[in-house]
Amino acid sequence: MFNIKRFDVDADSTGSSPSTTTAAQDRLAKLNSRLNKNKAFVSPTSAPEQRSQPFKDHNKSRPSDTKHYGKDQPKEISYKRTREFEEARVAKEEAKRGKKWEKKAKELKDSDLIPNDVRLAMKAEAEAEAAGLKTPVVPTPAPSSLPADSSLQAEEDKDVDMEGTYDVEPSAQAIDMESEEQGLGDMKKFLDDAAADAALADVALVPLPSFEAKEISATEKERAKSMGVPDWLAHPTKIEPDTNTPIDAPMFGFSPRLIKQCKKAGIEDCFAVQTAVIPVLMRARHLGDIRKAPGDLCVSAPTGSGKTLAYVLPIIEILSQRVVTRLRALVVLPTRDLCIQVKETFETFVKGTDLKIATSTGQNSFAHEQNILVGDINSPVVLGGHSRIDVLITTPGRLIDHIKSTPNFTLQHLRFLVIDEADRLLNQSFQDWLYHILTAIHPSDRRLTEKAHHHSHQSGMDALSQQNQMSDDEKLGLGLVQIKTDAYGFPIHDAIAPGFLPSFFDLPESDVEDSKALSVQKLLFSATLTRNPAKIASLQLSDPQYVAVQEVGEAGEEKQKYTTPAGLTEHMIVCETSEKPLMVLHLLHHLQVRSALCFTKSVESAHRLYKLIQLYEKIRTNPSLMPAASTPKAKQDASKEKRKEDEESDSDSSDSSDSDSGDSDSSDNDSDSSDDNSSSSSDDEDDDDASDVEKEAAKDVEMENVEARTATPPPEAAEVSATTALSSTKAIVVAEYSSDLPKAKRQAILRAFNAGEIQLLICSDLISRGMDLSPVENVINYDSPVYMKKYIHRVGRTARAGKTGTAYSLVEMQEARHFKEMISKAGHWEKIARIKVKDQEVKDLVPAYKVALEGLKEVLVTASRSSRKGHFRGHNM
Ligand SMILES: Nc1ncnc2c1ncn2[C@@H]1O[C@H](COP(=O)(O)OP(=O)(O)OP(=O)(O)O)[C@@H](O)[C@H]1O
Repeated sequence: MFNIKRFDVDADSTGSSPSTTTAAQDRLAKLNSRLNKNKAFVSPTSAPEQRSQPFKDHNKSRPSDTKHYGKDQPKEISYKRTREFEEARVAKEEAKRGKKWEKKAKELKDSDLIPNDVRLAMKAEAEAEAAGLKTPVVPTPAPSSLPADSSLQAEEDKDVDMEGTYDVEPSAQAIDMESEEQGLGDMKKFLDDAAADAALADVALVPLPSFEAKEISATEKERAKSMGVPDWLAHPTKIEPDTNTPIDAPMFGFSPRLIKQCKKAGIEDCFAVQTAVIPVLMRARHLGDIRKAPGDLCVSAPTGSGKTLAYVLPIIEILSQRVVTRLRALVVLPTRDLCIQVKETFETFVKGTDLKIATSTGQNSFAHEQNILVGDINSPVVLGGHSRIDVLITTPGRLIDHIKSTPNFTLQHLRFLVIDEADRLLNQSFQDWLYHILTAIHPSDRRLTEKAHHHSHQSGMDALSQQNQMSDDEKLGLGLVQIKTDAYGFPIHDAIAPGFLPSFFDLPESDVEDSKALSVQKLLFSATLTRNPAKIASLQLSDPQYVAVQEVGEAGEEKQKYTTPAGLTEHMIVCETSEKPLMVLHLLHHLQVRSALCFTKSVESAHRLYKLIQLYEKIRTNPSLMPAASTPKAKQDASKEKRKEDEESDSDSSDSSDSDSGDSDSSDNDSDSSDDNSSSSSDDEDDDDASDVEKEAAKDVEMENVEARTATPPPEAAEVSATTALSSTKAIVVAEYSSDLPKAKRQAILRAFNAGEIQLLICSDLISRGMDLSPVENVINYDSPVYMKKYIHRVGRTARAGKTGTAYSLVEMQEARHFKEMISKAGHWEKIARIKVKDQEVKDLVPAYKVALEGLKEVLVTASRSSRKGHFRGHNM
């Protein structure tokens, strides 16, 4: 009973009770009477004896033993009159002097310091007013619940004062130092009212939609059992991919604000994954401090199916009811680019709330990040920590750094832990990241867990583990934990999460207070979620559910191991390794593939291909770059010369047969297209059309070198341009994207690609997962992936959000067998169409391609020479 927190329960915010006028009036009356009569809110986190015997006068002396927090000392938590209370008292006096509360309330309307009961009263008043009913008088709130001036929040933002006056949970915030006379009688009333509020909230909730879980075949069940897959994982709640639901459907319980933001962003319906996941999350809309932890969720849905919004929307909606800024949502992602992308998504939908979102990826200095996360790192450390943000989006490495080294950074208030691209992250044991997160969110198990960890990592125990194995007294002794004290030397009231209290203090057992469950809900997302029981077990999930978006066959069998987007068309081209660049040119010039992402196996491979295609395009559109020997005119001359020689030799009856077969091929080409004399693209024109990035790339020194080398002597433009079928078209703009590039350049490239200025973006697997680049119409697997998961993620960069797209995989002869096996095993072979490209089809591309290949050698040699020089210089310095 005691755990039902009235501040965390807001029936109105469900947005799903359209005609709440009567209910609102009832509740308003209830709130009014409570606010007028019941001034005593006692923190549920306080010790029982303190709740029943509040200090008579805060300024009077207190028992001298209140400073002792050691395990064997009598425990008592002291409360300071925080600045809110002080402000509240002043405000009340002002109100008494004639300044009306209503005015104050209006000023404070947007402040997040306004307590929820006052907010509720104001909301109910507005509802009653809107319904044309008599406006009830908003009561003068008790000093304890009257918020501080809204400028306080601004002050917090500016870091003017980090004295920790907001370090109480909303529910604990309302302790009233002037209400001792009310005693336990009011306590009972408070509990009843809290229960009534909770009941109201329950009424407003809409029951969970049920999805028909198709029966799993006996074989599947047997297989899962034999593999040790837990029941919940073997029996997912399945939802068919095309199950869309209007965004304002009551089952989501979204507020009008959020619905408006969604519609503004073009979201009218929730996609299948959102239809399945959002109601489950919105059902447990409390902010924490409950007896039963909300169940965890594992979600598997195809690429581009909208998994990001499936967690972003409910997190925003649930957190928007918070009063005090705390770190309540943590999103962990494998790459920096994904962090930036997810932050942008949050920012789109967070408008109209005062939630603060931040990323921590290591791209800024550590000190800068610390300041964003907790403010002044020299502020006294409080056990409840301090946060300037509500949502943190981060990569595992940087997160661990903050857990270890940022004072006041804590995960104890976490309500949501999202692990996106979960299977990728679970494969990554980097810095033992999962262990550190789980330790930071599971306080009660901490010492035990760390002991176990200590035994298994005897040699490599880190500083954090050492600290955590110390008793609080030891920590205090070493100054690792400073308890902030007031002017009297008493510890300052701290916002320790209820679930964490027992890990810091030996609190006396009480028959009123139940132990608190952790409020954190773990949410795992991926298009290829692992079902490996060991990996899943490592997450220590609580009461988990598995939701899968997938097509289900007649007999309930999964059609494919991984579901791909419905609008995706897949092809494979089997070819020789040496032919692969030519195949890319074939796709570009004969199949008109544009807006394409081309994946290679490494950064180096991406760079080489980028340079080659860039050279090819330069040569194709600028005939003067073709060496004289390969121009049609030169070839005609050579051939005339040869005929002459042959005639002469015939007359001599000699047996000479040294003709150049390469040339004869080329001659064929030349004669095929000798009428194309419209080489409209000059170098300058190319540059005009190219993006900034492309222009920059065109200035590459190596490139200039190659041009200088190949530009001898200028042949007839008309004839050279005829060497490829599309020579008169403008150069295709190609760019490379890799982790080697500086952040600013990477962002510029993505912007240019999104703006349609780059037609082919060659990249390594850095952006094969999660990245949402809307223009991608085609994916080229230049180096075919060895694992199915990688294939799924790469091809999933196209055909997103219900659109269509095409994927081409270039499969080398020697890889063909493995590729087929991999695809077949995933039940996917039928979906892939095989394309056979005949030599004849690419003939026209060959001459310029050969020249580009020669140029590439030069480029690479030059680049390697200059990098060696740089290396040498570096050593000398
Ligand atoms: N309900 C919706 N209505 C319209 N567009 C949507 C909706 N939900 C998501 N989208 C859009 O769909 C695209 C893909 O969404 P998202 O990036 O979340 O996919 P994903 O499932 O996370 O894919 P991946 O597995 O590749 O990470 C985004 O551009 C997003 O804005």
